[in-house]
Amino acid sequence: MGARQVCYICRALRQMTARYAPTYSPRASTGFVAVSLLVAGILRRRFAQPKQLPCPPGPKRLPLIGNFLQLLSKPLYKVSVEWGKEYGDLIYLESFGQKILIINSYEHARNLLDRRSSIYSSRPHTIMANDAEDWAWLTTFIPYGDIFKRHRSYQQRFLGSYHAVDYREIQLRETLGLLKAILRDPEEYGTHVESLPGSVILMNVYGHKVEKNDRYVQIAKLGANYSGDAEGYMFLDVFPWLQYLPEWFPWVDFPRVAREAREISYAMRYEPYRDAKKKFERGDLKECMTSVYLGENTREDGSLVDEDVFLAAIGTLYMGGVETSVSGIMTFFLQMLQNPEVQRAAQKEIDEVVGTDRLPTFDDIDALPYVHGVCFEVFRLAAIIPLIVPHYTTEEDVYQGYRIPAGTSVITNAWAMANNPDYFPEPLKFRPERWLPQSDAKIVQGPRPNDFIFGFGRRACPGQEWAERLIFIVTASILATFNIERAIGEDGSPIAPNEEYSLGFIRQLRQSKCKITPRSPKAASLIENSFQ
Ligand code: HEM
Repeated sequence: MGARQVCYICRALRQMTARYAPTYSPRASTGFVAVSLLVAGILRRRFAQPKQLPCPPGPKRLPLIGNFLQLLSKPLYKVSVEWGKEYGDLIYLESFGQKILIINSYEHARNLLDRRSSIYSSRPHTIMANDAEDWAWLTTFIPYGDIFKRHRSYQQRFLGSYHAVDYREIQLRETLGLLKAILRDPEEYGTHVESLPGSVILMNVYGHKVEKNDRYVQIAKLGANYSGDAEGYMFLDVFPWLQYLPEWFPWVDFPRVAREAREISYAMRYEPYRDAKKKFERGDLKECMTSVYLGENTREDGSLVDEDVFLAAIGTLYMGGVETSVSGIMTFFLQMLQNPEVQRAAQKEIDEVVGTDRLPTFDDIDALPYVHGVCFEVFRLAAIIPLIVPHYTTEEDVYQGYRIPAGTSVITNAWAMANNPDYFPEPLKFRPERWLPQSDAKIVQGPRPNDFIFGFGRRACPGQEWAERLIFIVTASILATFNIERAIGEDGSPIAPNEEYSLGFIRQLRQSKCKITPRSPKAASLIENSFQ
């Protein structure tokens, strides 16, 4: 029944009302009119609109705030798995009218974010992150479009191949620096690990040599925390005028948080770049992304082409590179403490393939499948960014009988995928043999962790290969040279390692109290005598 038919029914009801009203009492006629209008209203509502498909199911919403309070549940990635048991792998929520879709399964994520990437590749604009904290310059926050594509092409040039600047060389050199630092001061292994990815990326991007307590490493860590936590202030998107509240206003913290974040954002965007530019002008900048783009983009009159875009594109790499891989390497240490038999098996493979006269290199990757399996399991159990940065739909979509409205923030739950027992039987177990080519196919029925922890579609992480290589070389080099064991407490029993990940945007893990010793005097001298 269409809209025209409904109008016809209404008209008929009106005519009936008009015809019979004079013969009835005023009270009866009022009642009749009311009933008629009610019936007409119901019919209109039922048939006048073209029938809309439902959005996917999700937890019950409260008036106005919707699921706001449920979205504050910590950790949301675990709560979403519980919701998934009731509603399925697509969970639809609303917070103050904002539409949110959480995807728990790899298949749905591939179908939507990869295969329909033309409408799932933008990013939501949020008042706290984009405006109040001023992160809009980062690639991660830029909506799909021309500027975004230019960012990605500036980044791809360096991350997609080694020809522009060979980052593998820098990764090898800094990994050796890490081995030396651990040999010297094993108890502080966490501090050494924390500065490693920053050392590589800052050298790649700005030709900057990281020092102890390096300012640029510190500000990138702060930046990752502020920008990651900004989504907790979603209510500002509904009441945008609140962003102008002064800092002295009681009961609210966001004006102060926003100011601190703005200062960090400005420092990250300009400080390392301007220092590198000064060095370039003096002629003493090492070869790096900045030196290449400054060289290529300078006009004859000294002005620069596209400076704002390339400095922001490479600045995002600096931020993306500092914090994320740390969590992976710390997970490796934890897993070695918990799985001594895995450590021994990986060391055996290295001894057979690499020997004990040299350190592993990138050329060994294919010959070390078990170590490769260790890296896969590290990525899987670390689930470094458990809830992947939201994608944003630019058009309405229909999928498996559900309507996904335009303007929906789509969040994939990498943690749910990593811990799905249908993909990975006994998912909490660290089992590198899942990934051995000749292993029983039943052990793994799902995707490789590297296919989902780095995101999806046109927004997938451009630093994936960079990070995979870094984790491989660090893992293989440490296994080749050190034994990682539980420390013994004063009561004579082994000390349990720290397994508590932080609850922020990036799952961070602090170091455990443990014993790290060179595997042999030869391993120690290999480290000491290798040229960094
Ligand atoms: C283990 C380490 C890393 C993990 C787990 C990781 C994960 C991610 C994820 C999940 C996203 C969002 C993808 C999406 O929206 O679908 C992302 C975006 C991004 N990552 Fe990474 N990343 C890592 C390392 C790096 C490194 C080393 C760099 C730089 C060299 C980097 C640069 C970026 C950039 C620039 C984006 C924004 C992409 C965009 O919005 O289009 N990441 N990363």
